[in-house]
Amino acid sequence: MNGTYILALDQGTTSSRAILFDQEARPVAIGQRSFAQSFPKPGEVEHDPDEIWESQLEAAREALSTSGLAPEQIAAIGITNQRETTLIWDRKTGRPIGPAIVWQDRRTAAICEELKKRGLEPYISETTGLVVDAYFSATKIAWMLEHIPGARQRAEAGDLLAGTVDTWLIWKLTGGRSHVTDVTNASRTMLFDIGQLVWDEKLLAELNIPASMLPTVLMSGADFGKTLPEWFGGVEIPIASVLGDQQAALFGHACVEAGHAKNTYGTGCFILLNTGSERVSSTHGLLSTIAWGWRDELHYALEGSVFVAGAAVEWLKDGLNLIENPRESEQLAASVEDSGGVVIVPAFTGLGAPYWDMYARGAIFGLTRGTQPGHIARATLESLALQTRDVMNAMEKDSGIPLRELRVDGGAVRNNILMQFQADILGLEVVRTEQTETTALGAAMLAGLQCGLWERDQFRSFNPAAAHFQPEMDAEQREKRYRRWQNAVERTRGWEEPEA
Ligand SMILES: Nc1ncnc2c1ncn2[C@@H]1O[C@H](COP(=O)(O)OP(=O)(O)O)[C@@H](O)[C@H]1O
Ligand SMILES: O=P(O)(O)OC[C@H](O)CO
Repeated sequence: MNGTYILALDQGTTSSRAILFDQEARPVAIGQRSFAQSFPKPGEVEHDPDEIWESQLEAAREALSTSGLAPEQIAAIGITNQRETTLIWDRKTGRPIGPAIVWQDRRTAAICEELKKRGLEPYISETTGLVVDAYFSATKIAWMLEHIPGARQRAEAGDLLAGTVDTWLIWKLTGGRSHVTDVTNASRTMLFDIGQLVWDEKLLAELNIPASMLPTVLMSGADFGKTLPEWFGGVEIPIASVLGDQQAALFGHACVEAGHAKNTYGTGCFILLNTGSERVSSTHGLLSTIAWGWRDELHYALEGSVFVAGAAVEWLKDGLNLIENPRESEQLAASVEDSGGVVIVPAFTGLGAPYWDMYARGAIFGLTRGTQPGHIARATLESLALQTRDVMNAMEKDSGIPLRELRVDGGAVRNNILMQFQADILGLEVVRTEQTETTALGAAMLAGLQCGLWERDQFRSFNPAAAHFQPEMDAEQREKRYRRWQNAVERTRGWEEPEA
């Protein structure tokens, strides 16, 4: 190892970012490029694979040039990515056979219903830790093989490769030398046996997916290959870590031991609890997934994914025109003392964990003649925290681990009203950390560990607490508010009628 900097590539749903971290894990330069979101039909979301790659490469080069560092000074690259999003490309030409199907895309709901009809739900949950849902990669691969002309034939002849975004980026970065993924990304495909750490033959057969398409699965800190010299000034840089973005955020909070939990408040909320080396199966609507793997160690996590969080704040802005930017939601909420009895359930696209109700729809309850925009803003912010409590309650029940604190990151954690209400409604301390780019930091930390730049006991000091929010609401009030929320959620369930 020559360099002392780590380059983290963070390929997210709406933008590609690259952040350079120095030897103290401080961010020294950032590059960012957003790219097009395509919605061909209701419920469909696509990305252009070439744009994913080009935006990520440009972001990396921008970070490098802003920093003034030479490529030789980079010890390793760590990759973190939007998970589940799926691509297929030609093994020889490298050309994608179609757009990437994004994690939010619902077009494969019918394939999921079919899997359920065949009675595969218990097997899928037992093997992959997941619920049967269009969210995951498996049915997206199956759909492409069925619907893209010639795809099945080419796949069966061994000419096509499939992968999540990490696999695609590594394949491009290494000039097609590595077709690999890591255990965390594999655990989101609904094809991976998270106990045996192998692709599951039965599920591949059920979905008619040739095994030859799938990447080799490595631990999250490993040798993923070296970049082609042409990408970064003639230097070959080793790729030393890969983690799905929510797992990377967990790692970036140094939640590397059992009992540590984090919540990322972005478009959605993703709450992950490290459950240690033993897998915990959920009976309360959570996912069992892999948190990280390094050398012979593997940690599992329970995950609750909430589909609409910051997106509800966006709705205040674009849907209701109550605010001009997300920051203003705090001022508007501060214009009233409390939510005035208003409860908003932002089930705009159904409900994710722990309900998994595709047919729920959003609702506003408790309106009176005195309801003002401030109450609506406050109730919207509170809905992020209340959905988080739903998930954390399920986590405690599943894991038997009493949660002590919640570490937080993501765009919406700048909102102090939201953070205080989160502590109040959980009755738990909420810890906002110093580094806001926790996802990139997590990937960098593991890359630094893998290439020998850092030791594990340094991790906590990399991302110290910046603000603590202590619960102030009394227990009776907390439970009353929460009961009212549960009541509201019940009334939104099964609202939309399933298509005949
Ligand atoms: N001060 C704020 N208060 C409430 N929500 C906010 C605030 N700032 C940003 N957000 C919300 O956070 C989200 C952006 O967070 P980010 O972590 O960048 O999301 P993502 O990675 O999912 O794109 C947006 O949905 C935005 O509405
Ligand atoms: O890119 P993000 O931050 O919206 O995260 C997306 C998740 O990985 C989807 O599971």
